[in-house]
Amino acid sequence: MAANKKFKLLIHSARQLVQVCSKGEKVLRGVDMSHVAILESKESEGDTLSGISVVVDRDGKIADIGNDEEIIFKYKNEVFDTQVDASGMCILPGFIDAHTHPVWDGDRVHEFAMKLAGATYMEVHAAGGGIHYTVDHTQEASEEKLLMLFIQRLHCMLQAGTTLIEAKSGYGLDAENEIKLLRVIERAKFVQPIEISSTYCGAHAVPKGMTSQQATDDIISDQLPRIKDLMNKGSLCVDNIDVFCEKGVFEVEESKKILQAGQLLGLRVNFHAEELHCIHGAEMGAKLGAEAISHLEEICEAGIQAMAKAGTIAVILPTTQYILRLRPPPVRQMIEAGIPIALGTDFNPNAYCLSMPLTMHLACVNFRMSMPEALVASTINAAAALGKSLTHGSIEIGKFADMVVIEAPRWEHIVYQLGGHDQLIKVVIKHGNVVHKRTQ
Ligand SMILES: N=CN[C@@H](CCC(=O)O)C(=O)O
Ligand SMILES: [Zn+2]
Repeated sequence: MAANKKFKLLIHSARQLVQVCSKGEKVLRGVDMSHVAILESKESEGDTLSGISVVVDRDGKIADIGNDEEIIFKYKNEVFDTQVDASGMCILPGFIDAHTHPVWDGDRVHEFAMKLAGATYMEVHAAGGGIHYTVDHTQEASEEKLLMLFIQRLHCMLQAGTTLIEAKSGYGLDAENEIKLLRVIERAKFVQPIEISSTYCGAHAVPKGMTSQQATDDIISDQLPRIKDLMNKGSLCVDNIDVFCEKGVFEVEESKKILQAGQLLGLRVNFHAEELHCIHGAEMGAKLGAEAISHLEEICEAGIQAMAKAGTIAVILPTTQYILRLRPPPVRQMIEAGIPIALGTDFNPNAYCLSMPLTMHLACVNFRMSMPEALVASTINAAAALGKSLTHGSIEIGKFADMVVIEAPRWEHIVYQLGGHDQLIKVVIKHGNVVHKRTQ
């Protein structure tokens, strides 16, 4: 009875359904980060387990959640396009990667060796390597090549359970090349399933031959107006503005000017600060009403208090701290102060990691986050960092059906099994469509 098909998907028989939150919470802070809402299967008659079911409507939204018997009874006359048998498995929200630099050519495997031998990030950068090396190769690369590379990376992210990312430009550094990268992000939205929140990061490094003041002027008077023009014409949709606010890159006053210019164009403020030095970018961001600030390894107490008061989300990047052997960001103090924590892979040529399960693992071991805190930071709080927690980041009726089904008896295996997500993730669902299925 095809005409009767009101529903896209039924997943049934799950052992655990990890909703993360269940009361429409938009963000979780403090102790609320340490509990995730879970529906567990129950023993029914005899030895059989009554699992958990999720029903997805034609718009790709969650229509219903309940135990199998309840759902079978309520929907006995309905037909579903697809059914997924999740017997013995756990369902989690799709992971949200709140910070990535995914559009570039020119990897830096040679610099990894230099860093292992003792060179610091800023030494490599000041010698013309680092971001500059990738900028040279990215400027040379065609839009088609960059799109192809980006799609391959998105495919790997999807297999690791990611269904929504923040994606930055930032390896173009002039108007033409930054727009090329933003166009690549725009085109990728339509040819693969991962949703993308697009970030203009023209202030990622000071271009060779320019001062930071000249680069700031170029961004404000040339790059941003051209981007706005393309947004007005409908050919680009950019959501956020970012700056690498760091000693020797863009100082606090320059960063502030750029971020304010972006705010005037309606962009959300979401930027890098206090990674290598405490220059009080966090306080500046809090004053601007930044939605999110990333890194924060060197944040001071005043910065923590300012972010907590402003409600700014801290986007923590465990891979970068690990690779560069930086001081761990004070995540426990931030949680205690009431700052909502989100996590991101920070995928870039310095930190080549596309996996949120690995990111969660590092956050737990190195920053002393609990597994529920890491999951909250990779789902509802990451959605909040992108302004999307009304529709994403938890498994609740009315939200988009973005889900990961893992072949394990408890959800914590996705964090515990270091690097094992390929074997664990059975199915990835985006807007109710099965977009990845492990075949063996
Ligand atoms: N710190 C600035 N930006 C990136 C690194 C970019 C690169 O090294 O290519 C980050 O967030 O880690
Ligand atoms: Zn970054």
